[in-house]
Amino acid sequence: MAHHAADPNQDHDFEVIDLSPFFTTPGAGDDLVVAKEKEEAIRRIREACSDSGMFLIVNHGIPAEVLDETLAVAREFFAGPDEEKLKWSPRPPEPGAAATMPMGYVNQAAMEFARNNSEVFSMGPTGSGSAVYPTDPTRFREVMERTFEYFVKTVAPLIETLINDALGLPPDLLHRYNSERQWDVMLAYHYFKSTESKKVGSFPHKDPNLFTVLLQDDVGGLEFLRGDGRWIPVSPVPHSLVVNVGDVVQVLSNGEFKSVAHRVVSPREKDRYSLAFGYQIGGEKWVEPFAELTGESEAMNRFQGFHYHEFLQLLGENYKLHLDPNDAFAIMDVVNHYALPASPVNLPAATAPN
Ligand SMILES: O=C(O)CCC(=O)C(=O)O
Ligand SMILES: [Fe+2]
Repeated sequence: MAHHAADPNQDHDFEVIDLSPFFTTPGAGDDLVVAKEKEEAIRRIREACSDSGMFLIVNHGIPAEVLDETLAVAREFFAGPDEEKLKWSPRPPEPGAAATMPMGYVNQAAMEFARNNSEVFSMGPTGSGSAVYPTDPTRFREVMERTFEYFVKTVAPLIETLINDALGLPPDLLHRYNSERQWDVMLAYHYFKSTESKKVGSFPHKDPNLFTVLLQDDVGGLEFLRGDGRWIPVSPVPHSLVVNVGDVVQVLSNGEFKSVAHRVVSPREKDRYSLAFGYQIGGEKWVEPFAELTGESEAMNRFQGFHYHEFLQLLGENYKLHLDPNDAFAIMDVVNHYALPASPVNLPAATAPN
């Protein structure tokens, strides 16, 4: 299915989009060629998002050394003794801080919800200053904050623009919609290797946010549900990032773009390390299909509107109801709670940007 992989000799079952045209200075080369390349990249992103909600990006603006060092530092931290790691367990938020995800180290084995299969260090919110980071390795904080900044300032705004344009929305609409964003989150994961008797990983889920950007190491194990209903392994592409479209984009796009179901099935040979950057929206934000895509016709809406925090609460309650990981499919489509019976036949197709 994929055509123009970063490595032309290798074919993938997913799109690998080269973002270098978006970093080209106007006038530095053939602007017409660059414009064509951009258009083609956006067309392929639209295809991937309409089918599964997942695509890979290369030449995305984060230097390869930065990515390598980030995973190396995470690996070093997770290699430490549990007593040391537990010192960095989540702390209650500081008074006055915006409600966010708990920061710090969580050994999933210790959680009620656990499958005893991974540990995670969670970072965010953006610019809160209340973060407590491990001191061993000493460069942990510096390296993680630098990567976080790349995600916040370079990668995520570009993806936001590309999704906007792939939907054929007026320029910057998604960016303006999301201008009150208060925080993002970054998670460093360590998945233990699977054994003969026990599969390790994460159960299938969709991300609730706008989108998630993943950095995975060369071990593999990530899988996504393609439009044809098959689980497709995301074989590692060096220095690429994986983009997972989330529930909010699915609703804003009136179902035009999919929130991608994905899971991790850790291989048996090796532990797996990954990093997830979640691009959020404000909790108070009202989420409903963009009128630009429904022609302001109520009848065209596939989703009724909701406040983002209500949806998160519903999601949380649903997780508690379905503690058995085999129930994953029951918790995956919580957004369908807001689905309306609009006829897809009447939906205007997302148009290509000129
Ligand atoms: O570790 C991964 O590759 C996936 C992580 C993930 O799905 C998430 O953080 O939502
Ligand atoms: Fe996820």
